[in-house]
Amino acid sequence: MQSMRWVWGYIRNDRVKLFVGLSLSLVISALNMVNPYFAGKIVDKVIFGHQTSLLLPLLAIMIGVTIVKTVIRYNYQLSFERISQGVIFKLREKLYDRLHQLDFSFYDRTKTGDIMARMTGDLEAVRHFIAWGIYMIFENFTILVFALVFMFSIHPPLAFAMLAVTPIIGFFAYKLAFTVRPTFSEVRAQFARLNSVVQENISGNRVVKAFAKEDYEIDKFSVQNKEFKEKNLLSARVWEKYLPVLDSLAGVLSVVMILVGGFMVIKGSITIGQLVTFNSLIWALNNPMRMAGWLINDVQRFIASAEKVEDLLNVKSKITNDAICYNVKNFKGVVEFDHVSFSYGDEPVLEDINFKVIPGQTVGIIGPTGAGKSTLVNLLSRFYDTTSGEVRVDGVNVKDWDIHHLREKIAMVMQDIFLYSDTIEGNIAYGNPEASIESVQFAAKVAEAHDFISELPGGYDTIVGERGVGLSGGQRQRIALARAILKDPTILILDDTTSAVDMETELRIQNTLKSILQEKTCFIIAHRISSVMEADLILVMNNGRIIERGKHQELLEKKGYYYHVFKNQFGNFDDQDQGKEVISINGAE
Ligand SMILES: Nc1ncnc2c1ncn2[C@@H]1O[C@H](COP(=O)(O)OP(=O)(O)OP(=O)(O)O)[C@@H](O)[C@H]1O
Repeated sequence: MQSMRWVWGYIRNDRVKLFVGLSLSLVISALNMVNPYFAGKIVDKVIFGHQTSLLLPLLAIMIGVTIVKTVIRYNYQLSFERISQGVIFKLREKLYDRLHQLDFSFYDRTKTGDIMARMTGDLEAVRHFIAWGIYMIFENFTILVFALVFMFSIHPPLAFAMLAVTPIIGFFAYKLAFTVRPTFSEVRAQFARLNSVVQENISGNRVVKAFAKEDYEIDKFSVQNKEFKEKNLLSARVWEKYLPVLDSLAGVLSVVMILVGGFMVIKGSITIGQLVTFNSLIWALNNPMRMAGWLINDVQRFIASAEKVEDLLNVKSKITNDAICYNVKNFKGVVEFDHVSFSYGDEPVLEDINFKVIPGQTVGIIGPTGAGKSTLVNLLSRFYDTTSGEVRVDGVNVKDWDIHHLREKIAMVMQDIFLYSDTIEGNIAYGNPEASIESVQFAAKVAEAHDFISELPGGYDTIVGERGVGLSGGQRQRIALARAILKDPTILILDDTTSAVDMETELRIQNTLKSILQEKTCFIIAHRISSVMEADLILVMNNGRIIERGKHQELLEKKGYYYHVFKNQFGNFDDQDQGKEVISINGAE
């Protein structure tokens, strides 16, 4: 019932169309009684009454009714199809909108395959119910009612005899509905799992090939595919257990009609024509009963799918936009972490992080893998909220900033570079679609991407494959960097952005970046000392804590973690100037 109420919320605007559609369906149900009536009349009046002149007019009426029925049916089917397409259009848009509002933690715990199953299979089940289920239920019900009323008006005892069988059919249809419903949910859940395997395999096909794991993946898919088949068969078995019973009971109607009706004709209480009318109306009792099973099937499928779609629409983002601060005009980019701690669920990842950085300064963050570097900058863009403490931008807690305004002012080049299957120009201009080609090229030049882009056969119009296929890792990183630069952010975050770029190019990028970073706040996360050594503040992180902080020289003097990393990367130099020399030599070579 809840699903019906929910879907009604979407159909409500089309209630006039729905009303017209159902009215036309009612007309069809009524017209379905006309031909059996005239068939009876032909038997009584034309065949037995010898009024042959009536034959042609009666046949003409019957043909006319059939044509009118076809035209009406075409129109209301189209009307329901239109309503369903309108509803699905709205639902698809809402779902897509919702998917964009949901935060990182939702995507952390939800499989893409499951989302895709809701966006495709589940929406289709809802559409099918609106386009077909609603009017079929209504039509079958009204045909049944009309037929019973008609039968009772002709001969109540015979009608009553036939009606006696229908509650038994109703009982089995009801049993079927409740037994089959859980199996539909299982089929649906398995479909989502199958989708996930396919989606992961397509996205990760290069890894599969690199590890020659095709057979393993095929086997993995087969397991899920087999499970899907089993779940469908289980559902079908439930179905097949009840369907013959429903069919047989429907067949009993004919037997009752022949037995009781024949007896009454012999007794003379009804005419053969009336028996023919009854016989022609058997389908009107039979059909709704037989259809009941299919319709229950569809309703169950609809309920299972509607619940899934509704659940997705109702998922609440943990990151809510309770903005009290919209003033982005004077957004300066002062960033402050004040006793910040953070956990992913129960897993503490950051503990008591404190630092402050002002515009024009660059913060370098270095530390072993898993230290919490990316997590730290994720809190700045409010991809996650702190567990305790405050992240402030321009003195305002990020939770009080309007998320969109805040993120508009921040550009982040993430570790996992994502490029769209679009032109290189389109990818660079993603955050600033109005940008001129000159600005795009300027950003590409700063990111040291212009030269290789110009050498591509299509230049800036070259279409890159999905996720940037066709480009090297370093090329992808530089396009992503250009995309961030073109956004002209107040805060620029580079998360391992030049890890795949050679040191010579990295040095050139750093030098050019300096000129555009003068008024900006910049975060550079890196594993290479060369990427962060020029920073105004270097944070060394380990196990979610800042274990060392300071400038390059200060950190070397501490002879702690940073010093050891430096020694490992540049040799056994105690003099940091020698270290710089090595970098510039590497850079110049
Ligand atoms: N979405 C997530 N859900 C749960 N745990 C996570 C998530 N992202 C990261 N972690 C965990 O948080 C810790 C810190 O991860 P983070 O990505 O911040 O480290 P990092 O220092 O950036 O590492 P790297 O240098 O490898 O990029 C790790 O233990 C990681 O497993």
